[in-house]
Formats: sequence, structure tokens, C-alpha cells
Amino acid sequence: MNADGTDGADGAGSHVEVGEYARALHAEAQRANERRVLVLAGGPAATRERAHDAVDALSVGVSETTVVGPEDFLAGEHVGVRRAGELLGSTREVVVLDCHAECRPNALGRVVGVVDGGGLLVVLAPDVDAWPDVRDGFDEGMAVPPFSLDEVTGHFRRRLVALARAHRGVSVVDVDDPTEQGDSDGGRLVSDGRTNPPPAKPTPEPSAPADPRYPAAAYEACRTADQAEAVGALEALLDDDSAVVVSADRGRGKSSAAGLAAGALAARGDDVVVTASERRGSREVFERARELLDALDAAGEHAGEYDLRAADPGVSTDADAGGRVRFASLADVVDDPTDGDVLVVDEAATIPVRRLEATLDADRVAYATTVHGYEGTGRGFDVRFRGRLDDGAHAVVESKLVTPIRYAAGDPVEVWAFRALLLDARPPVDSLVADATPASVAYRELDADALLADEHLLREVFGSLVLAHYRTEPDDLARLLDAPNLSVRALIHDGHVACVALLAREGDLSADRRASMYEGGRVKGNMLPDVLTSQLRDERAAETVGYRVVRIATHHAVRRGGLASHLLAEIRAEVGDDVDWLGSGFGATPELVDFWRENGYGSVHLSTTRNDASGEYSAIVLDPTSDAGRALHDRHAEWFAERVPGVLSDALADCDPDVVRATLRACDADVDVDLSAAAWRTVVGASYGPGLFDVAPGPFRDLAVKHLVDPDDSAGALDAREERLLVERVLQARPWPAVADSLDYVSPGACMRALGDAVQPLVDAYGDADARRERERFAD
Ligand SMILES: CC(=O)SCCNC(=O)CCNC(=O)[C@H](O)C(C)(C)COP(=O)(O)OP(=O)(O)OC[C@H]1O[C@@H](n2cnc3c(N)ncnc32)[C@H](O)[C@@H]1OP(=O)(O)O
Repeated sequence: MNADGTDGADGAGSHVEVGEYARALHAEAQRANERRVLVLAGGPAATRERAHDAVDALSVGVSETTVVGPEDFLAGEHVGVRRAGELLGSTREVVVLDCHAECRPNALGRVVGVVDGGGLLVVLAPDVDAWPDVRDGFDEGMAVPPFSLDEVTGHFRRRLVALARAHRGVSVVDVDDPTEQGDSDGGRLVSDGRTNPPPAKPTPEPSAPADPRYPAAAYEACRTADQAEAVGALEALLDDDSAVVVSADRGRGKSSAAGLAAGALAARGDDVVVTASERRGSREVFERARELLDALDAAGEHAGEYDLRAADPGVSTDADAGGRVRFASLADVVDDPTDGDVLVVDEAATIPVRRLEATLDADRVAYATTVHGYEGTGRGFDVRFRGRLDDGAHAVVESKLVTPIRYAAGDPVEVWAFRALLLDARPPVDSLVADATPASVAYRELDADALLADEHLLREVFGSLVLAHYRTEPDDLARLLDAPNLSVRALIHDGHVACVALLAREGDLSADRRASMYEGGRVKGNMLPDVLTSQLRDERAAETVGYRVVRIATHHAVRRGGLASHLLAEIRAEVGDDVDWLGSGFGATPELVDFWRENGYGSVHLSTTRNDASGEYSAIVLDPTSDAGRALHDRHAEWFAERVPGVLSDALADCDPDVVRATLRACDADVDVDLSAAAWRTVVGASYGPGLFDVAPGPFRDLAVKHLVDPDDSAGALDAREERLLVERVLQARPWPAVADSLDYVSPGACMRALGDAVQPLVDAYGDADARRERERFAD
């Protein structure tokens, strides 16, 4: 046996002693300041025992080792698989990820992300040849009714194993394979990931700019030259109307750079507000700010450990200087982006564009954004928000960090993880699809085999889907490849993806499942039938079957060219009447609701709570494709029109009036107006005569719903401001002064008169004989 644990014959197929091999791999990682992965494959007991041997052989020690898995078999630090995200922001030298109970791609990404340069990740897995066909806890989540677990496939893991075997830096050892020597401490080296690298080259030393405006200590705290450059770029925040974008892949130190700048600004008395989608994610900003204030001897009494749980006061300087760095939730920042002198938006890529837009009102603002991260990312910041920033009032300074902080550039484990989890997937470059039109493209159903046969296509499909959402995670890749209810349709231009849709088959549930759903039981998947059944109380909704468009995205170079409409039409033609409906549920903006309406999808619901991440209310739309689907659509459209005044004056009272207008316009229901003579006297009185809206708002609501959902041709159009007035005052019951303010009327009185004017054409169009008689009295 050699010192590296192999039995002489180098490379795959040879026998290895696991402890020694792990030590050799770890030593190589340390020499190169890179990470290494050791996959121990076999039965749960054997792999755990060998993992113990491996960790025992390292200098790190068992108690310093983190186990991520269902149970702690090492007596080190233990974290459950679903809680692997809690490790983010921290670093570890040795981590063991136990995949026997479940292989959760998100956990794999996160765990790779926390292993330091010079560190080792040990992955415990079933026999690698059998693994793709083993169904585990993660797979169970993909078996959404009516599909069963054996309809879930193992493509993601087959690809993962193939890439683990092929990539540098990842070793696979089969520990179930007893050796000819009968040595139970060993295993068979399936693939040898050692690379025999030269020692890591020193990277350029960080240095301050020639004429620094931040204190020297801010630059001394930097770990790489890139990071010092980013801090230099953040000096622009000393000037009014400035915006700085610091972007990098994960682990390049951009949040730390933002924290150093925040500390430097606080030291001179600025009130720095830091926001992020999760408070936890901003820890690094605060830690660096606090360290800098300490180094400058400028910290006030609140400086200390940053407390992630409490309503932490953040970090302040002493009272004289009056500076501080404090956290504010995204909701608070969206509410008032100008509260504070400087705004720092951390992990901006995880924030939906609509919320980012609010931050443009801040005078001095910095965005730290991850381009590619182990936990997945969204590209809304790059693709949809960057342009807005450049067009705005700020002078924009940009800084890109390339050099990793914690491991050498070119670390093979980073390359492997990015490829295996498709973290760097992108849509095709613009020029490849710039000429795409509905006439140039081919419609294709892309099943997992088609996607796996062409890695470029897979990358383009996944990269395009990432664009359609503020956040796509590694789990989504596994679902795309293995979940029996999901499938992909795309428009291909010259071999490249111009437009793509992800479909989920939903419904067709058994009577038992439907009853359980109706009575409040949880049924996986099936989002649209679930909402219609459990919230809207329609036990028969899940009898029908349909395709929900989970995501649809057109390449940004060819938007508004009819491609998405063409794709929806092709999908409609393909499904014929094999299913009952096509549908979707999405964060409602006026443009998106219009898009669906123009494509024949009618609205049947607007959620009563905002989506946590996007801050938007979700709309549900249906396009029936069979008689049963038509019946489902019609009864929900009618029910939506009937119940909407109640919801708008209650849970949806703060919904954007343009979202309400678009959603009601998209509702394909017949609305009758049937008011009593007394009600008409009030309405006519308030519009043509001396009466008051406030004494009986009910009849005005009926008229507003009629007009916004199902207007008669004779009614004549109200302009957008008049419709907003109907929504805000009549349907959402906002007080007169608030409505006058939001719609720019000079006074509440002017707003009242405007409402009267807006109601006149409604009286003319929808009034009955009683209304007309009453109207005559105010003829002139
Ligand atoms: C379930 C979900 O995925 S909802 C989320 C949808 N996806 C996204 O938001 C991702 C980013 N956006 C996109 O990829 C695209 O803008 C899509 C998918 C929304 C639309 O794709 P496109 O190919 O541009 O749509 P298409 O050209 O067929 O548009 C048809 C109509 O939709 C409406 N529409 C589409 N985009 C917009 C927009 N930005 N503003 C206003 N109206 C719009 C218009 O009525 C348009 O018709 P018109 O151009 O004749 O006025």
C-alpha cells in the first residue's frame, strides 16, 4: 500500500485504503488551495463507517467536521439536509453530505459553497451504478398525484454521477466492493479525481487607490486585489446621485466589500440602510462594517456581535459622529427608499425587479449581486433592471470581482458543481436568435432524453427558464429532468431556444383525493386544482385535467415579436381536447395579465395575500379546451365577478388599481346589473344631482364591476384615471383624501365630482326605466 492509500496501480480500478486516500486528497486540496470531493458509494452503514475512517485520518478532527444528513454519525456538528441553507455565509474545512435518505440538489449546491479552499467534501451515496434507479425522499416530493413514485426518473442523478466520474477534483470510491485482500477498510477507486497540481500561485496583493477617500483600514481589510478595487468603486457613494453595482460569482467577497464601504460611510456620519431578501443573508455586510469601525476606533456602544434574530440596531458609531449601519426589510425599503443617507441592496439578484425599481428613488445606492451562485440565482437584475438603472438619474459605477476569496481561481470543484447543477446556464447569445419570428421557428416538445442528448439545448432551456423567474434553484433542474408531471415546449430558431415554456400536468384526481383536498388535506403539486378546490370551495375542480404553464419566457432579444403567443397557440393545437384546460398562476402585473388575456386566458382569481418574494398578488387564468374545462372556467369566472367587490374592499384593498383593472378586464363573465329603484335614485342623485356616494356605496360597486368586467358597447370608454377612481374609491373603499392624493385630484371635493362624472355614462348605459325617469329630473 502506498502513502496515498492506493495499492500501487494508479487510477481507476485500484484498491484504496479510504483513510489514507482521503488524507492524500485533502493534502492535495491544501497544496493547491482548492477543494476536493470524495464520493463514498455503497450501503449506508459501509459508507458511514468509511467516512468515519476518512475523517479520522485527517488532521481536522471529527468534532470539527460538519455532517449534513438525516443523523449525526460522527459526533461532529450536525445539520439536517433541508437546513443546509443555514450554513451559507459560513465556511468549513470538512463536510460530510449523506445522500442515502435523499439527494437534494439544493443541499449539494449549498454544501459545496461552504467548503473552504484546502477543504474536503465527502459525499455518501448508494452504489453509483444503481443510484439513478434508487428512489429516495427527494423523489417522493416529485411523485405528485396522480403520478406514482415509480414514474419519477433518475436522469438528474445519472448525469451527476457521469460528471462526478469525468471531472477533475472529484474522486469516487466504491466501499462495498470487498477487496481481494479482504481489507474491509478499503474500497475500489471508481475514478481518481486527484490532479497533482502545482502549488497555488500567489494572487496580486490588494492595494488602495492612489488617492483614497475611504480610510486606509478599509483597504487593509481586503483579501484580494479585486475586492480592494470594488471598495474603491464604492467610494462613488460619497457623491450625490450615485449608484454602484458590484457583481461577482458567489464567494468573491462582494458583500464584504459592501460592508467595508458601509462602515467607512458610517464612520463619517452617514446613516446606511442595508436591505436583502433575507436578513440572514446580510450578515457579512454587518460583520465587515463592525470590524472596520472597531479598527477605526469609531464604534459606538451598540457595536458587538450582529444579532440576526432580534430587531438588531445594527452597528453605530458614537453619538457625536452619528453614523450607523442598520438593516431594513425589503418591504420597508420599498415603502420608503429614501429613509437613510445611503442604501445598500445585498444579493440584489434574488430580489424581484418590481421591488428593485423602488430602490431607484434612493439618492445614493449600491447593489451587490451574484451572477452565479451555488444556490441558484435569477437574472432579472442583469437583464431587466440594469437598463433601468442606466437610464435613470444616477451616475452608475460598476465593479466586477473575479478572483475567489476562499479558494484558488479555477478550483475544479467549482467547475464541477456549476456544470452538474447548471448554475451558469444561459440563454443563447442575442445574435443567435435575433432574427427569430413565429415564421422562422420550429415547435418542439423537449423531453428529458432530448435535453440530455444535447447539453447546449439543456443549458439554453434551463438558462431561459431562469430568466423568467427571480429565482431558480438546483432542485428545479432535477425536477425538470425527472418529475413525471413536468414537460418542456420550446420554439427553436436555427438550433437555439427563442422561447420556452415549462408545463405541469394537473388535476385528474381520484374522488378520495378530491375530498381530502376539499377538507383541507395537502395534495402535492396541482396548484390550480388546489386553489379552486380548497380556497374557492369547488370539490369538482380537480376532476378536470389540464396543463399549467409554470413558466414561459421569450429570449430578451426578441420580446414583443409574437413568439410567446405563438408558443401558446402551438401548445393549444398540440393538446387539442385531450385535456380540459390550459392555465397559469403568476405574480400579476398589468402587462402580464394583458399578455394572458390576449392569448385567450381568462382570469378567475386574484390571490388574497402577496407573494412573499415578489410582493405581487398572484392571478389565476384559464383557457378551456373541452366542455368540462369550459364549465369549470365559466363557473369560476362568474364566481370571481360575484365575489370580487368583497375582496377588493378587504384583502385586496392595497392592490395596484392597474392590476385590478387588467384582471377584471380579463375576466370573461356575464354581469347583470339589477338595482332597486331606491338604489338607482342614489346613484343618479350622486352623478347627475345633489346625492352622495357615501350613503350607499353598494350599487356603485355593482356598476363598477359591470363596467370593468363586462362593459356594454353603448357605455363608451372611461379613461384610465376614471377607471382607477372606480377601483380605488368604489371597489377598494379607500378614503376620499387618499384617493385624491393618489390620482392627483386637487382636493377630495374634486375627486367626488370626478366620481360623479365617471358614473354618468354608466347610468346611461346600464340604467333601467327607474333610472331613466330619475335621470330626466336632472335633464340639464
Ligand atoms: C407563468 C409565467 O411564467 S408568467 C411570467 C412570464 N414570464 C416573464 O415575465 C419572463 C420575462 N418576460 C418574457 O419572457 C416575455 O415578456 C413574455 C413571455 C411575458 C411575453 O413574451 P413575448 O414573446 O414578448 O410575447 P408576445 O410578443 O407574444 O406578446 C403578446 C402580447 O402580450 C402583451 N405583452 C407582452 N409583453 C408585454 C410588455 N412588456 N408590456 C406590455 N404588454 C406586453 C402585449 O399585449 C403583446 O401584444 P402586442 O405586442 O401586440 O402589444
